[in-house]
Amino acid sequence: MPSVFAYQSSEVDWCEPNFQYSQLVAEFYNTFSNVTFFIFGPLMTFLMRPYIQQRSRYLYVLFVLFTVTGRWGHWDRVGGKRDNTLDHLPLSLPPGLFSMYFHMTLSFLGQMLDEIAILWLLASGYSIWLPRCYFPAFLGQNRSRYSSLIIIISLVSTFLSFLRPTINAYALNAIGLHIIYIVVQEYKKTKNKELQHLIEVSTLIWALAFTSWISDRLLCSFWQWINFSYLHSIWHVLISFTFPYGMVILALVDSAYEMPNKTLKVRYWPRDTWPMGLPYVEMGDDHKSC
Ligand SMILES: CCCCCCCC/C=C\CCCCCCCC(=O)N[C@@H](CO)[C@H](O)/C=C/CCCCCCCCCCCCC
Ligand SMILES: [Ca+2]
Ligand SMILES: [Zn+2]
Repeated sequence: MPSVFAYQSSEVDWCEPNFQYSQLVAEFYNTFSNVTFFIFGPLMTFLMRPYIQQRSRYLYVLFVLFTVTGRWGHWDRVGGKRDNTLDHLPLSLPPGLFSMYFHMTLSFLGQMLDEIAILWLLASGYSIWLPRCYFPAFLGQNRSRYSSLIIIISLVSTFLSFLRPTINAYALNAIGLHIIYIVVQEYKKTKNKELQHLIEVSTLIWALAFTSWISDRLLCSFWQWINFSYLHSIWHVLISFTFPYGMVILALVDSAYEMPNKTLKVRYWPRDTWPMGLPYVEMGDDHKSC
């Protein structure tokens, strides 16, 4: 049995031809198309810092899970000494970095690191942001009991992910589908036109991303026949855009339930006036209830 570190030890192999440009990088475009994760993660962490500090510092875990946390890991030697600047942060390296390692090596370890990081990214988002009205009835809308349940489910799922690795990504995409279901329910409830617009755009982006992902997995022979086997790289770029949109949408939905007397303003980086921009939220002035 090959080592879990060995190149191509994963049962999963994406459509892009292997080792086209280098003997060290199995899937060149699938590896380097993860770069957008390293842009959006730190940028969103910086832009949404005031909101994070008001809502919950645990959100840093979610942003860190999404973002690269250093040069190929913060344990790198920097200038000959250990770089421990990030040791105090609850770190598990993020999907973007692990996805790069996975596509570079197509190793079993790379696949499991990638998929487990995504699982805990989604779990942290669920535990912080899922509106209480969607909690299972037996929890009585108690968020700390719900978060404990999420942690238990995530620990069991982490163990189960080693049993049938080839279905992990399908299961994670099913969770993504549930997130879309939640935001569509909120779309129907809200009168906030800006929130509705954000949900329309992010749902379209997610649908295009998922279509790319599933096509790469199931229709590879067709794409290789027409010599276009880069749909998974397109998935990386599109799904990374759902992160800023998803954060803003969930922050707006959450604040309506959890911080009703606070106003969140949607801003667009780098300029509100630009036709295309990255959404983020700013804390508005508090509503003083008289
Ligand atoms: C109420 C719940 C709140 C949860 C909020 C979480 C929002 C997360 C947003 C984006 C997550 C991006 C994760 C990307 C993974 C990148 C690594 C990757 O591509 N891995 C592949 C192999 O390289 C692997 O095959 C992918 C597996 C499937 C990942 C499924 C991710 C689901 C993302 C759901 C996004 C919903 C966005 C909703 C917008 C309103
Ligand atoms: Ca391949
Ligand atoms: Zn990938």
